[in-house]
Amino acid sequence: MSVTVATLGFPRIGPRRELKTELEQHWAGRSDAASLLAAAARLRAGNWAWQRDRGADVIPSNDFSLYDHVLDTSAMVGAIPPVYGWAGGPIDSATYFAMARGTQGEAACAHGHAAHAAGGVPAAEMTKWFDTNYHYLVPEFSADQVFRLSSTKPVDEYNEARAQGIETRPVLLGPVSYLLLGKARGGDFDPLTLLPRLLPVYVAVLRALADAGAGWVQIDEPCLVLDLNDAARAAYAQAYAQLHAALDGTRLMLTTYFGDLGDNLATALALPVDGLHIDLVRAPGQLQPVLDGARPDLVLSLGVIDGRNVWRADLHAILERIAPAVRSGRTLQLAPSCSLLHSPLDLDRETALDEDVRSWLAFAVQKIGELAILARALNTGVESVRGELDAASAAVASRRTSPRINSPAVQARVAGGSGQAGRATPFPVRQAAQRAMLDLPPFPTTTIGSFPQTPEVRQARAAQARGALAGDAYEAFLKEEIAAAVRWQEEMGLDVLVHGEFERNDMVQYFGEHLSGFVFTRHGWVQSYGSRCVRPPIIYGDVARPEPMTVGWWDYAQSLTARPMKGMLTGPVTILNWSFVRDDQPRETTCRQIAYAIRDEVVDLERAGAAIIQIDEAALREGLPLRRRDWQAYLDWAVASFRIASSGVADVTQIHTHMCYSEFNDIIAAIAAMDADVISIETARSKMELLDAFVGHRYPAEIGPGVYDIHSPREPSVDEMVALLKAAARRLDARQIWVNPDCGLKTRKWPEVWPAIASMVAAARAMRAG
Ligand SMILES: Nc1nc2c(c(=O)[nH]1)N[C@@H](CNc1ccc(C(=O)N[C@@H](CCC(=O)N[C@@H](CCC(=O)N[C@@H](CCC(=O)O)C(=O)O)C(=O)O)C(=O)O)cc1)CN2
Ligand code: MET
Ligand SMILES: [Zn+2]
Repeated sequence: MSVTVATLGFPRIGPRRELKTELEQHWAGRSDAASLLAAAARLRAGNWAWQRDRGADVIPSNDFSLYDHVLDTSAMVGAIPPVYGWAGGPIDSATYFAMARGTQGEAACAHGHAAHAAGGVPAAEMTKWFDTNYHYLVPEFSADQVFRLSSTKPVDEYNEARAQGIETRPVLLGPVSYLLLGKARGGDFDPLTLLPRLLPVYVAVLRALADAGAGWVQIDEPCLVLDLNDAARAAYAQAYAQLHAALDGTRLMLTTYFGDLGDNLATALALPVDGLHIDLVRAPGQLQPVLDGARPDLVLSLGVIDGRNVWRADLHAILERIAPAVRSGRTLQLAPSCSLLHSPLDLDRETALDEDVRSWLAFAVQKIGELAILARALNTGVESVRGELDAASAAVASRRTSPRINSPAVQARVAGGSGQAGRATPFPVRQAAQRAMLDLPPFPTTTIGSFPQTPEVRQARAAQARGALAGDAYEAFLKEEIAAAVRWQEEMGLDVLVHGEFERNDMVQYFGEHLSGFVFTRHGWVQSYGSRCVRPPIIYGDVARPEPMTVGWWDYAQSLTARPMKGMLTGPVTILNWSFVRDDQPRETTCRQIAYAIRDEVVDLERAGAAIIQIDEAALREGLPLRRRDWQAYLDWAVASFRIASSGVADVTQIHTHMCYSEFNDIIAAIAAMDADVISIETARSKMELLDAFVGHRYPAEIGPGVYDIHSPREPSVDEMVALLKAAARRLDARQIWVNPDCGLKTRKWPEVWPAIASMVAAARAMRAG
């Protein structure tokens, strides 16, 4: 039996972010649903052809999505919350996008409730997909939830590929993971109790796929790599027994990824499925236990090529590692560790990349090529691909030994470990010094950093990048933007100002572009949510900061005002978690290197006169390992890195940090250990409930609980914000409280920002007046 190559999923956005363009055209009312769907079909056709041509034997369908595959699953099973007014029948694109993005409605109701606006509905909640920077729309269930088959998408896309001459293996998000990723409206029941009602819909979909001719279906159950309780394990057994009983002929490839099956291994191996995919990049150690425990006829899909990173693989080493599986005589597939959704698309387009670095990389289409070489080695002998295998190993060796990745000075500094002990004095001492120095009113007002990234700002940057706008003209343009932003902040009466981050394409990419040890792609976009993408920097070598990155912009902004201008930096943990990271040393070491680079910038900002410096750690929580037993080790080095970055300054210099999308209860001790003087957090939507963690822990420092939900275009009223501040003041000492939005304002428009900030300042003044 020959070894085959499978892909579990492919990037959706297209080589030129066509999906982004088409979606945004459609949302702006400049194209109709039919032309959007036609463009999506062209992208799918291209993706299938690409995978076939690079050597994939088992090609997925239904991995494409117009917005998100979890939302697609909700549409498939008809889990549409009543607020969207869905009347049954196939789900139309207006309902689908209303769930994805909310709708504006014609006018807000008298009370300002978004949901009451005529026709306006809020978007479904969005959250992180496991430990990636991809976000999914959280399914929301009612206790009397009814599920019914409401979409033919899986079958349609299977048929579409077939019409193109490509036989595919349709992908579904499995029923147990789907329920586990969702939440109960009102929070008063366990979504898993809905499983018996959900399964008939899955049976119907699987039957429809079988009728269409699909021999195999890929069913994703990534929750099998999480800490599960007995009820969840029982749900797996129940779900797959029932699907198995109902199926006749269709075979299931159960896919797990992002980690080790660990204590769920026995559960997974007992399921009556025909194949099992395991992640051997994150968890190489699980190969042997799986070989030992799996039924002899279970097809094994070995996730040997890293779907979460960009490095070319050492193919000889992989062949050695999977030799026991080959010797076992089982039917094998070779696959990426997870869907290629999280990988940039095509390295061939990166013609401007440094040649050395380029030879070390593989993006989605190159990864399929790597799998094809491995399969040939197994099917026709190592000699038949000797040249390719040797070249791969040589590329890996060249990266490991390149003088370009090594900086003895940086390594020595990290080994020295200075700075992790943190600030010289405890918080109360610093607080007194800072209060005397800054002389701020109670309930001081500020913003999180970025102001709207208008089309003009983006176009100026793009023009500068392609040489159509001279460097000094670009700088002059940015200074104009900063000056205007400083003027209106003063007019609004904000107490602590920001320069607006107009010079930054992205809060991580910008810093990577100024640090050594990083490289950048031109086209290496990865979907973050919907039409929003990021180009994660690639960290290939030791990290250092050759020269100041932000001091010039800060200095200019401060020169325009007598009020304190915040220095604005991204923290080491966030830079790490939103980059592709070298895999030849522990992430912890790379993080500490970044921490020293940021420390240098912090010290330079202080020297230039900054009294307040904000170090954002937006991604600290998402880097949390998927298994609880691994949390503490991560938090220890993450906190140590923040302390290194932030502790090079005097007592009077006030260090702020910012975190968004965070659930703080379970990591509050680590947040306290970061020892920032002020933390701003997202709380507007949760009505200050998030603050309870800080209260319970007697968090000593100052807190800016966000009072303005910047993810919504709706303008908050003064009363609403006063009510939120009063809720905060019931929980905290009034002198602990700062007044700010939930997050940066880069995705908002100026006409939304002006009135919202004016109201926010008015709310702070009302609080001061008592
Ligand atoms: N890295 C990262 N991860 C994050 C966040 C974040 O801010 N950064 N925030 C959270 C939510 N995620 C988000 C992710 C992306 C965007 C976002 O707005 N992305 C932009 C791209 C940002 C960017 O890099 N912009 C560049 C490039 C812009 C661009 O598309 N330029 C055009 C031409 C410019 C034009 O004519 O408009 C081109 O190069 O072709 C710039 O501003 O310079 C987008 O998809 O549109 C927002 C939130 C969580 N994860
Ligand atoms: C995603 S956190 C964003 C923090 C950054 N300073 C900003 O305002 O955009
Ligand atoms: Zn934020």
